[in-house]
Amino acid sequence: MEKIKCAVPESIKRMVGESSDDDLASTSSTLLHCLLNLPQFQRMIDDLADPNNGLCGKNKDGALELKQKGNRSYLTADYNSALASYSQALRLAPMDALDMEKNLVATLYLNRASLFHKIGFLTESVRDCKRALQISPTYAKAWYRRGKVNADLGNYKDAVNDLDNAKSFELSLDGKRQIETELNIIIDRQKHTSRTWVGENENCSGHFDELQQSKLSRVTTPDKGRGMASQCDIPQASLVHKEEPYALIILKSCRETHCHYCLNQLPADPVPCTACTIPLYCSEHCQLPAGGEAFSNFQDKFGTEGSHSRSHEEHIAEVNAMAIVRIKSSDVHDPPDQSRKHNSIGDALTSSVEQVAVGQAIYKAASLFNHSCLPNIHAYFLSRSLFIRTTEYVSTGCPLELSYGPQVGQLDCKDRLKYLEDKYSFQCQCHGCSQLNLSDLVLSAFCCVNPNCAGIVLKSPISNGEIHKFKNFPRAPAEQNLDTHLQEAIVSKDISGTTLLDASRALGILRSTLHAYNKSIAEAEDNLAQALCFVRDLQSAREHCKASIKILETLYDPDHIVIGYELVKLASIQLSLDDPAAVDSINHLGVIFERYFGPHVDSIVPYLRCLKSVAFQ
Ligand SMILES: C[S@@+](CC[C@H](N)C(=O)[O-])C[C@H]1O[C@@H](n2cnc3c(N)ncnc32)[C@H](O)[C@@H]1O
Repeated sequence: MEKIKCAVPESIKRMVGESSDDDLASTSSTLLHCLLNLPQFQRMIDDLADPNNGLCGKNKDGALELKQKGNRSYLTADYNSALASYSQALRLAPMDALDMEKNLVATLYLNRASLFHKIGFLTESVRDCKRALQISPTYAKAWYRRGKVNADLGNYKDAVNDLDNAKSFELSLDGKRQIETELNIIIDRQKHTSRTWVGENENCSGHFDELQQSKLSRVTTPDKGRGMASQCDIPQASLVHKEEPYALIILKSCRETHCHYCLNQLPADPVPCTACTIPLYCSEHCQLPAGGEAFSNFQDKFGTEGSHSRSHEEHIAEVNAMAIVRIKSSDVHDPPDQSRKHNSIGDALTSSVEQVAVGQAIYKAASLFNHSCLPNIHAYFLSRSLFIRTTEYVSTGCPLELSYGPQVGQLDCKDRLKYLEDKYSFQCQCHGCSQLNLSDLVLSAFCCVNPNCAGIVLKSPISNGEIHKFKNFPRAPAEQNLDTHLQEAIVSKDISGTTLLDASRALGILRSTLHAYNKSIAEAEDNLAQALCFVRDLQSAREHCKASIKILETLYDPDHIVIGYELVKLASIQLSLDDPAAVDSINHLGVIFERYFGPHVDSIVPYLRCLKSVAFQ
């Protein structure tokens, strides 16, 4: 790499270094053009892509070893380990490697398909057979396996077709006879049923509802520069923008668990990149647009294709990266378990939802939306697509602004300003920061020394006196530690009676010194609720959860998404207690989630459907 850098003329390096927003695209193109003409650069690309010199991570011996390991595990019925070995072998196997005169990758897909068939993952099994057949179209065993699985799926027409193919490609007479027998059985089964095959359910499809993009216009304001505004009145929960990323990168922590193209969680039968061992995809639907080769034409092209260079016409000087997040639900007691999650939420389980980042992406048009600490639009992601929806009624001409992070209710004004200044280098000019609001007043306020006064003590000479008093409170240092202790105990899932007692005492101290709507009280209530769930004191947990929600409803708007997340927790506790109030909580959180996600709510928060099915059964 250093040698390549040295080979780039100083004039080009200087030109790129001194580029302005306006000429970055053309200077980058000049650099790329120069690199493509360097033999050292071409050699490096060839080396990286050459399966034989190992730079791409492909390793035939390693793949064969893993295949044997998978076969042994299969024979001893250790199916999890067999699945892991076959999947790992698929990552290592070079596309053109042979194993006993058969393509190794095709054989591995077939082995994994047989395993999926055995454990009842029929759709995955069909998909792996299909992958094997794309590589080796005359692979009799793959046709045979797919025929058998299709028959088990009730897809008899395709099953018969598959077995016919298997028979014609099978070389041995015994084999042909066995397939014939199987065919007759399936034809017989077909006569007794009328079920039809409904097709594969690929992981990455999304449905789009009505888009109101035409209702937006670009405006410029002296405070915030360019931004987006509504051209007409737009109802709450309307989709106003949707966009595919210009560029996207998966987070390191998600590389083994999420698809490198759509960023959805990987299915049981991921496909690896055909050229190297790093990316994993849900299916060919993601692998191909990510720049992968189709199996069917891979061998023709292998080694002969140069590097693909994308058009650098469009420049990205105006864009900012956005974190792509997913909503994840987690059971309080154990790691999430599919069957439990869907069947027995009410069975003394408590659950919460959290947002986890899975990638970073650049959306060119969306980068024109400005920030507000009181946003009126909400951005979310389905696969890699960005969606923006109004969270309230927006009248004509009103700016459409989302939150870049901090919001009213979450941090007070000074902390929001600091956050935006530190992270994005601008002084926020939104109306949440320029107009007085109750939340900013009470969020970190103290209570009055007079127990009958509900007033707010602010940072003034009086409040300074209170702060001083608070700092010198006999229990104050211990109380702060207690909250940390409780959080540590929750993380380690080791909650003793003493920890709980200490936490209750700390909450009492907070309640007697802080303003009733101070955010710290809501956090302490929420932590205590979570800890009490662990020790199965669900009645007390429910009360603390409600107390936390009451404060948050004042700090935010009662239909804010933050309340929705808290209501998931409350509803699952109420369901566990057979509390009929669960229905109201679920109805309320349904309203909130629809406000933020519209008809996509079920795809984004599948957990809501589970809660509803338990509550309304
Ligand atoms: C993603 S861009 C938004 C589009 C930008 N206004 C433009 O003209 O290209 C983010 C930048 O817009 C400006 N901006 C966005 N929201 C703002 C706000 N609430 N107050 C002040 N400036 C803001 C800041 O300069 C910020 O760095």
